Amino acid sequence: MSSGQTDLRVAVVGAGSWGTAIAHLLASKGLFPLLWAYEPELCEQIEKGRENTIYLPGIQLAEGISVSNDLGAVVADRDIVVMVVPSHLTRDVAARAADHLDGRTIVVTASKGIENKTHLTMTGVLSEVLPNTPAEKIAVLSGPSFAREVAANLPTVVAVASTSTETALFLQQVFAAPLFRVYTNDDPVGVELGGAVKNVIAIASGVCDGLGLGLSARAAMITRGLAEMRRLGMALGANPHTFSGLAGIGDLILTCTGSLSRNYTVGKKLGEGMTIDEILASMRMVAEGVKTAKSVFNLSNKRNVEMPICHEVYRILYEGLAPGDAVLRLMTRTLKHEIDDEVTAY
Ligand SMILES: NC(=O)c1ccc[n+]([C@@H]2O[C@H](COP(=O)([O-])OP(=O)(O)OC[C@H]3O[C@@H](n4cnc5c(N)ncnc54)[C@H](O)[C@@H]3O)[C@@H](O)[C@H]2O)c1
Ligand SMILES: O=P(O)(O)OC[C@H](O)CO
Repeated sequence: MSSGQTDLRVAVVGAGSWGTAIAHLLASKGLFPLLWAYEPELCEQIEKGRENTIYLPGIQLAEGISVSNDLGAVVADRDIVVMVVPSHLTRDVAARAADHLDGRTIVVTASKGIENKTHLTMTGVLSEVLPNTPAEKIAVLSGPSFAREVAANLPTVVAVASTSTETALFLQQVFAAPLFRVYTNDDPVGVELGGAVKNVIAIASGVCDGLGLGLSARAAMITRGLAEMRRLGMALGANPHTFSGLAGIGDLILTCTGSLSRNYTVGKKLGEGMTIDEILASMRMVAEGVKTAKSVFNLSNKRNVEMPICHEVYRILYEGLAPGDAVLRLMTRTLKHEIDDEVTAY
């Protein structure tokens, strides 16, 4: 990192597992990030104990991180603000931060979800609620990255996307570290749709494993899940090649196979017979696929995009369909040709 970069003023909004891991990554690079925690008790704990015992226990955090519960003070006068609260909270938290941001600040979302009411991805939400922030100063960081692995300095490779090449290149330098490799991408919507839809497919993949359906079924879920993700992306103007990248297939593989995934775990427990209410009551962390399944169901119906796996996940979560019946419904659909026309166009 150049000496100029160590002077960068960065805020990370959200001290969940991913926000904490990102702050730790930046502090390990020599920056002094301010971290906003929703829970006041986390501030002192992280400042004094150098550990986030709620969301990232067991990781000794870098000294350079300062934590506060005062959102305005954390985001004011920053070069970069990284938004990492769960996606359904992004609108409210960003709106509260809006008045403290000026047009200079780059705002990066690292959250993965599609809003229920508006069907917007997080860059869309930020564009709506941050009037002082121009479109070219909005970006997304996404890709296969478990917070615990990044915090443990295990090799991780992600993408940073913005409609502005300058912004993407700048952020690439800011986040890149010897074991944290960052690719640029100019398709924020595709990158975000990959990160959001993979969470729904990961629930389906967990259901397969919870039901004990075998590795072939899981591989099929990933492959056909990718087709659904790409179909929705193309309907919404994303670059189909994005879904062959880190934020597409990369994150899909990780989340559908990694036992660290909260979304996969929710699906596995559903397959094992727990109800969604029981599962959610037992976890403090967010499994974004639960809410995003509803957005994807409604959005795909509105745009006439065929997404049968996502629809069955929705029915399991919101209509009480038995996971085994959902699998049977998928397997007995009309037989089809594998590659659809839209995809072969590329
Ligand atoms: N954890 C990961 O490995 C990982 C990796 C990549 C992306 N993400 C994404 O990052 C985003 C944040 O997830 P996470 O894993 O860091 O969170 P988490 O599940 O670890 O923690 C929950 C977060 O929600 C916050 N919160 C709870 N109620 C709140 C409220 N009323 N207002 C504001 N904040 C509130 C908590 O303070 C905490 O920051 C998600 O979109 C997730 O998909 C997570
Ligand atoms: O634990 P999950 O399922 O929220 O997945 C975390 C990250 O998104 C993986 O890239």
